[in-house]
Amino acid sequence: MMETLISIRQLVTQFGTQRVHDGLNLDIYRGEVLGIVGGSGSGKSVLLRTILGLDHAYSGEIHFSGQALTHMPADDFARLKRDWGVMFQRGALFSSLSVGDNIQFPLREFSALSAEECRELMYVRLEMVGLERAVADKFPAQLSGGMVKRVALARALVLDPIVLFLDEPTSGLDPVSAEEFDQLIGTLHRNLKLTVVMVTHDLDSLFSTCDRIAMLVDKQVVVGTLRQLLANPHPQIQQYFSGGRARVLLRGN
Ligand SMILES: Nc1ncnc2c1ncn2[C@@H]1O[C@H](COP(=O)(O)OP(=O)(O)OP(=O)(O)O)[C@@H](O)[C@H]1O
Repeated sequence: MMETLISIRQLVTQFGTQRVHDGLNLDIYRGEVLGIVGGSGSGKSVLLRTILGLDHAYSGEIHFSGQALTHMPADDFARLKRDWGVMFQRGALFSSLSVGDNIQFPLREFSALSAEECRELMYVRLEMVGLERAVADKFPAQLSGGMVKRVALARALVLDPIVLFLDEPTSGLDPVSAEEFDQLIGTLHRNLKLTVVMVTHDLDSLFSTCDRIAMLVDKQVVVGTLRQLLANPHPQIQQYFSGGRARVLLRGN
């Protein structure tokens, strides 16, 4: 029996008269890697932002580990969110801070660790994401795209989260770097027993890394394994995977 970590019930989000989600239900299980997919503008980012408490204008219920997030006092929510690691698409590293200071930033803000302990933890996280110690002294502008993603990931992991939210983690990477990044996510997921929720357009990621896929269709989600989604006759789902790439990937396995 899977344990539900995040439960979303009857979610409705709306901008003006435009409804983005309409009665959306989704359970995210502890320990799984869930991919969120869907066409452009289907509401993937808004869903992620709503779970993260960045978009407030919604109705419905969101629970995390059994606690209702809706109407949770801001202080309590802030404390709870320290168990969440977040990596947004536009890496969002501070350009004026070194890599080491970027990674230590959440520690300095939220932990009572000494400067020495923060630095040690930072080096541990650097190693975890496959970067050498010397990278700590570089600045974001001196890094490749793949390295920026790894640094952003190290920072997202620095407070030992139990769930990691990734928004298009492999976008902008060449196929080799993207595959390496997928492998890294898979390794971290296994080693740290992380729950991972990622918005992605990358079929290779979906196939290699995700246990289940939640696809936004008709302002709600259809959830299943890639195989189950491929077998779903809904025209929008069929169209999304119609490039044949998914079938090629499945056949090769
Ligand atoms: N702050 C906002 N104000 C008004 N409309 C918004 C806002 N944020 C998102 N929307 C609208 O909500 C819809 C869903 O947007 P969202 O960014 O979630 O799509 P998406 O599935 O992430 O798309 P993409 O794959 O292109 O990033 C879009 O029609 C978008 O224009």
